[in-house]
Amino acid sequence: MTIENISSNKCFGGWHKQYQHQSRVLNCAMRFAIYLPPQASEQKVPVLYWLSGLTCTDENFMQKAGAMRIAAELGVAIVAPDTSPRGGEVADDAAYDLGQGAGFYLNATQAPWQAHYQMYDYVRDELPELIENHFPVTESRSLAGHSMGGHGALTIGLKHPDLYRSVSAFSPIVNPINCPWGQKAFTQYLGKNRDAWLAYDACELMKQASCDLPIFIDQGSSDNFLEEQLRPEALIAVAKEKEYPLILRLQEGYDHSYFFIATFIEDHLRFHASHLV
Ligand SMILES: N[C@@H](CCC(=O)N[C@@H](CSC=O)C(=O)NCC(=O)O)C(=O)O
Repeated sequence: MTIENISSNKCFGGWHKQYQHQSRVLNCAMRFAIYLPPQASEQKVPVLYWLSGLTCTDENFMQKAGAMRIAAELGVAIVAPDTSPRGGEVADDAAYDLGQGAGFYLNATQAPWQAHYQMYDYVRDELPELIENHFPVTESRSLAGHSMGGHGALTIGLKHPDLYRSVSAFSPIVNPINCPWGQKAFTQYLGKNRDAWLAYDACELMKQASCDLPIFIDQGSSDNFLEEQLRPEALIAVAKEKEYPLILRLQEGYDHSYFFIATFIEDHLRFHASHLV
């Protein structure tokens, strides 16, 4: 498995780097970014995997969230993959919420998507294997994300509490089977049978969970997607019913943007660092 370095920038004593590689799971070239804190030059460090939202690439989080100063202090690496397979041979759609840039962190079963849209397996298996083979990191992993990426972090984490120490999310799509973004994407990627959708819905997965994987969510009260797409009250209800130890903060006046993420990313990094021991 070879990886090609695209960029390297020193940042807070560590390094931000971008790489491209041929993904066996996605069957196309794929990009990711990694921040290696200064501690990584001396010892292996734990890793936070960040999953971005609709329309994003590996760059949005790294350039806008302001995470690297605290990651450098805490000695945590951050890995941000692209949000879907990409390229001329990869199926796409003109809409921003389907196709390239909108992989929804699932394994598509329907044509024409299933040939490349296998982001669930990519994030769970191929990416950590590649990161752990090429960089000075431990097998101690946590998962975080925003919006569509928050959905990815919650669903992958809830299904694999053995693989992750903690999960956090900003403005996640917690109940995609009951919102327009999720229903549109799941119909295309998974087909019309809603039974197949349940495996990718955080509310449904929390109902079945027998783990107590630490989960921390921040949601802005002025998010323009709050009522139609995000519906955090659905996850709060499941957590209450299950007595699941969910921490969910409603942040007054904040919207869906990276200004919100930049404001609270330090809390999320410290939360993960406390579990990444
Ligand atoms: N262009 C769309 C909205 C796209 C958008 O808001 N994307 C968010 C994630 S939304 C959920 O997954 C994002 O992170 N954008 C990138 C950024 O750098 O802000 C529209 O017109 O509604």
